[in-house]
Amino acid sequence: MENVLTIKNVTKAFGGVEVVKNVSFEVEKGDIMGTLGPNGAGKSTLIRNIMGMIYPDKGEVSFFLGGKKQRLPLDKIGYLPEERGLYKDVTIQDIIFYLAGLKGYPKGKAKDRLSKYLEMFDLGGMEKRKIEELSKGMAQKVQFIGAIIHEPEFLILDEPFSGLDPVSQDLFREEIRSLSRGGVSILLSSHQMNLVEALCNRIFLINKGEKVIYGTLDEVKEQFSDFKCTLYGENSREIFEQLPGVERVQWEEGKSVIYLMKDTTPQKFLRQLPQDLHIKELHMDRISLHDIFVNIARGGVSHGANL
Ligand SMILES: Nc1ncnc2c1ncn2[C@@H]1O[C@H](COP(=O)(O)OP(=O)(O)OP(=O)(O)O)[C@@H](O)[C@H]1O
Repeated sequence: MENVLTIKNVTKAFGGVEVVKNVSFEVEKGDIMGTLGPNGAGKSTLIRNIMGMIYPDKGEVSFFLGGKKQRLPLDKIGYLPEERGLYKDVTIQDIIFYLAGLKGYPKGKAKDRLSKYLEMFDLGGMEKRKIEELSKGMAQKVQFIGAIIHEPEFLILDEPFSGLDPVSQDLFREEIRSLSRGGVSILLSSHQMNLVEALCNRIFLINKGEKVIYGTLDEVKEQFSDFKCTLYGENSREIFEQLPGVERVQWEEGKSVIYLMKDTTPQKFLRQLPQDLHIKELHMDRISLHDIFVNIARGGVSHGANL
């Protein structure tokens, strides 16, 4: 596969504190790479380094676009920042033409693409509406259009789904998939694990500035998705905590979620349940990306797992 972005041993410190530590990863053509991590993990700092808004203290960020290594080909990159920063007193088309112009993209083509995207995002015919008249979700759609209007080859989306209702989230998801099928490489940072799980083919998980997991979603799930048993019934937390092969128990009145250790199969766990257990309902599932994330944020996975 063709590499589009290489992050090599990037370290960044603020006031002597390293908030990104020796991070390396690659994004390939057409990848949808999910960048995950708890609050303050270093995701935005990493993105700012990639975007050339700040520079790494050590290491290198290189793009390979149009067949050659480049530092930062701004005209080929689209960026949807986490902060929503559109001017208020201008029309949708003025802001989109302005953004297209910054990238050297022809106005005629931008006009056609704008009406296509407004139509797609249920904003058909709103070219002359002012930004200040838009709802949060509508403004988010316009900002997304601004990030892709110039047909970028590389797209950075920081929390793209914030403020969107489920229908609009689906529209965005479909468009992100379609851009990726068309060869656009996408770096997507989001706290919405279900959306990351549904969209990304690879993930990069950072915690306290360090790479924790990096690999394809399938590899990550295979490696980290142990089983969990959700049991509804009036049982004490201790019953489960003392069973062999149990990593941790999440307990509330009437419901226990029992996380199994890696080498504990569902059969082994179920065989050892006490006969007098109160069971109203029982599910055995693979843990989700959300659970993997929580495990890691709690320090359950060693640093630097490369899959
Ligand atoms: N300009 C700055 N000066 C000093 N410290 C900073 C600066 N920018 C970020 N930091 C610190 O770097 C660390 C990582 O912050 P960053 O914004 O990259 O995290 P994040 O993973 O994007 O978090 P969130 O999910 O909350 O947006 C934090 O401890 C933050 O306080």
